[in-house]
Amino acid sequence: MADLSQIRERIDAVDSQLLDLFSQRMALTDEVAAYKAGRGLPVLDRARERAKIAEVSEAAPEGVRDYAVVLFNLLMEVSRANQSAYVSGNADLVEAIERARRDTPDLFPRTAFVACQGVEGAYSQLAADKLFKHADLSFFSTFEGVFKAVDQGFCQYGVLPFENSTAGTVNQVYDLMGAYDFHIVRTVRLKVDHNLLAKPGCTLEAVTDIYSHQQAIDQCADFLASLEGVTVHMVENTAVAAKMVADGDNPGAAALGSRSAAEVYGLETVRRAVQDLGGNYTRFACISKNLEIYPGADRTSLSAVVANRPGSLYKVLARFYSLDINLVKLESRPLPDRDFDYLFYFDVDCPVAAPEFTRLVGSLDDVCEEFRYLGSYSEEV
Ligand SMILES: O=C(O)C(=O)C[C@]1(C(=O)O)C=C[C@@H](O)C=C1
Repeated sequence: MADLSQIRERIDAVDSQLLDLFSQRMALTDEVAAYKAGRGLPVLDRARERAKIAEVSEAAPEGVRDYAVVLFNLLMEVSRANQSAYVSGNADLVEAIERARRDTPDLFPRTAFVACQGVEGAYSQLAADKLFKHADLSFFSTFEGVFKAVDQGFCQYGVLPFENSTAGTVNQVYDLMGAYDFHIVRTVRLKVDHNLLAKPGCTLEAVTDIYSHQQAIDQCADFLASLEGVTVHMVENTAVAAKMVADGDNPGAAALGSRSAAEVYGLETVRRAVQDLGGNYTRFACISKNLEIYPGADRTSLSAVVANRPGSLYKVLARFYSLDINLVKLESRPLPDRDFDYLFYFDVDCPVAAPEFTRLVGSLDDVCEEFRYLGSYSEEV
């Protein structure tokens, strides 16, 4: 039997032929691209791809049939990525993005009408204060209220939490993203300390009821489990919880919330930073109805529905890979009224000025059933 180095030499010889053939194939796809660009034809030709895969599947020896199909799908994938440099699809979107880059001012607004969920003292308010120097805030009791306020032009911007480093994704916000038209114009990361807040004079031992938002309750699970004889109540927002404690007449009531909520509602901090993990961060998105792309935007959010069959999500991921674009977040939410079809959310790292960005947005239609561009932005940390 040949030893490993001899087998590898033969593999190297085959690889060198493969590389040569691959380069020839890619050069031919350049010719196809020039042909298509001249005639306004799309890069993707599903019928040709289907026929090619059927032919490969027929011709391949049985032992490598499935692998050959994967390989030829990948070859056509990189061929399409290559062609997208010459033939940009989705011209309207590419143009809208270029227009937004031209028309958006250099500086993020210092002041604006901003919608937040909750009441004064909510973490969304702290996020808005970090984003804008002087935000003119309107509070809405639900996340949907924030989306509506932006959609109907009542507020220019809305600030919404979408991810926490301990409790994970805010599903409610992601589900509303699928239902409203909006753009993400910036994100902000906020260190969140949950404090146990109660009326002046109340001690930890005297606490009987704790109110807070589900996410804060999740993030303080260990602390809450360590307390005996305390009932935990879920309310729509941490600041709402603080207000309830302040306005109510239960001397054993306490809230998990921010120090600014304590200040706003005249409460005292019974225990500081009671979240399970010291480094607890929440990310907030600043949304607007108009597409605004500020200088320095290096992250993009997209959503897509892909076919419910093998390989369809892989094809989207392969598109990122073939353009050397890093995927930083992937989220999936079931689509309402569909039998477990999913809406996928992708956040990718890619400066909006990079040529591969235009190639990406110009070519994603090929690999998705539906695709939405949610915006390009930078994150304030
Ligand atoms: O034949 C074409 O039209 C091509 O663009 C080439 C090619 C391929 O790589 O084989 C790539 C993309 C099309 O979807 C179909 C086939």
